[in-house]
Amino acid sequence: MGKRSHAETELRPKKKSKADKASKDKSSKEENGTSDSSKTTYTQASALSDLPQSQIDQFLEEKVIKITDTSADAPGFRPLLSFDYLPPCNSDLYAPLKSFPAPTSIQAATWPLLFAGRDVIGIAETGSGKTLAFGLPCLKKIMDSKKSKKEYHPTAVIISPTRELASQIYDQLVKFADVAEAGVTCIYGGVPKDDQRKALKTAAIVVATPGRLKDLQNDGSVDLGKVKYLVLDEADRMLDKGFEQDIKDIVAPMPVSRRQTVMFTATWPKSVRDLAATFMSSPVTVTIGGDPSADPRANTRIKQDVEVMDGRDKENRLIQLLSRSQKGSNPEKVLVFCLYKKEAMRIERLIKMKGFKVAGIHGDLNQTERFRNLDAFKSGAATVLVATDVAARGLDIPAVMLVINVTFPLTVEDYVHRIGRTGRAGANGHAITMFTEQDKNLSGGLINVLKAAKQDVPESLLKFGSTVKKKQHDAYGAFFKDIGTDKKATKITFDD
Ligand SMILES: Nc1ncnc2c1ncn2[C@@H]1O[C@H](COP(=O)(O)OP(=O)(O)OP(=O)(O)O)[C@@H](O)[C@H]1O
Repeated sequence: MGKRSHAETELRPKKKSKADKASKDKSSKEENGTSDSSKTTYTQASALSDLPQSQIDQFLEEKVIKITDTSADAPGFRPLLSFDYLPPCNSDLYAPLKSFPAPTSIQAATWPLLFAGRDVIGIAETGSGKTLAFGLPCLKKIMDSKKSKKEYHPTAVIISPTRELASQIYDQLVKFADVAEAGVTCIYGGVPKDDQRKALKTAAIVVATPGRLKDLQNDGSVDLGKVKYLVLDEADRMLDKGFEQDIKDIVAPMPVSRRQTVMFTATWPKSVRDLAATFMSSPVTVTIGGDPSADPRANTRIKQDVEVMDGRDKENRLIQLLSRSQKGSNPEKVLVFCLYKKEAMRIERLIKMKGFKVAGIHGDLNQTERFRNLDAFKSGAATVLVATDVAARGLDIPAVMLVINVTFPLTVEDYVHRIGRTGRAGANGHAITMFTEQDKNLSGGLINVLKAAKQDVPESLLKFGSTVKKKQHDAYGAFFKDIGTDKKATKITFDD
């Protein structure tokens, strides 16, 4: 972990801050009927304003929350320490939150800013509740804008890199959407377009993968000109070379001045930050758990073991690990990552041959198979899932006890996301990574990730060297490799 000091909190919300004054001004305008109700307003709860500053400071320090606001008139909103401090809402929008004890750190720190209409970059560990961090303000914004006469479709667009993740975000939002009377739809490739076209006519919120959304935009099935809330989930992935142009095309009809732009991720490499700035207007950056300029940070509740080995020993070791975790009447859920589709298929066959209940997910399967196999793993019908990096980001699968990396990913950011499929929502997790000499150019980055999470660094890994190689924007995120195991071909395909 980075140094946990008070100094990390650059924006220290003050008691009775400018925020209180600003929100009071806004509320008096509303009372006078001069405010456009479709505009976002945020009034900090008076009970939150009344808390002693020491309690706020302690929260920010304990949770290692850093808020960097570069705008000249930065309002000092206090983090929402409890759901009780959420802004008032006419209906029961917040009811589904009852299953949670309190907002997570990223929710507590970003919600006031998002309710207030600010552009936000939110960086927090895997499994820390980022979906609702951007999702709840989105729903509230839609509800509030309903008070205005005109309703536009869509008003909010949430873009995600994979179909499964888009579908999962949709599932989370739908729980709130009835109350918000906000139609939500999910748009992704690999399935027919007609139903999607129909749904787009009434949906206020569109969750989408970029390729299909762009297709439907190009053929006139959707007009994004009235979008007021744009989210890039897994933002560093959305800004890498594979998606950059799609994103630029999608946002072209929604000027930055008329939309709120929100980016969330667990990893925020320097290579994407300048590009991110071009999509945003005076964004506030909220980081949980340490300096965003440092190496990517893994969730500290995940025990990370790295085993340096000869590539030829991988399969035996994998079967040994699975035999241990799959024995008995209650086998553990294990996610096995490979880098290449062909490799994933081979490993899946091997695991099946050994008699384990296994399913696979990778880009060569059709969408029905991908969803079916993921569901089998979620339900426990399969207790081992072999995946490529299509499953590395965002997927929230309950009770994954162990992640095994058979082949190291192309970047340490991908490593952090892969292992983040375990240890979610406050649980502990375990990751075992097979590392060979072929992966040595990533040893420095991996060593830093291990050290930052206070994990043991094996001597055998140290011997590959601890220098971190500079990342190229082009190389970052080349994650779906449509090639065999020889690591030579480089055809890259992304989800649409
Ligand atoms: N306030 C909360 N308290 C406890 N659990 C929560 C809270 N908010 C969300 N969760 C749960 O935490 C889990 C992880 O949330 P989510 O999938 O949003 O994580 P994430 O930060 O987006 O992870 P990733 O970086 O891997 O995409 C989900 O099962 C979600 O329901």
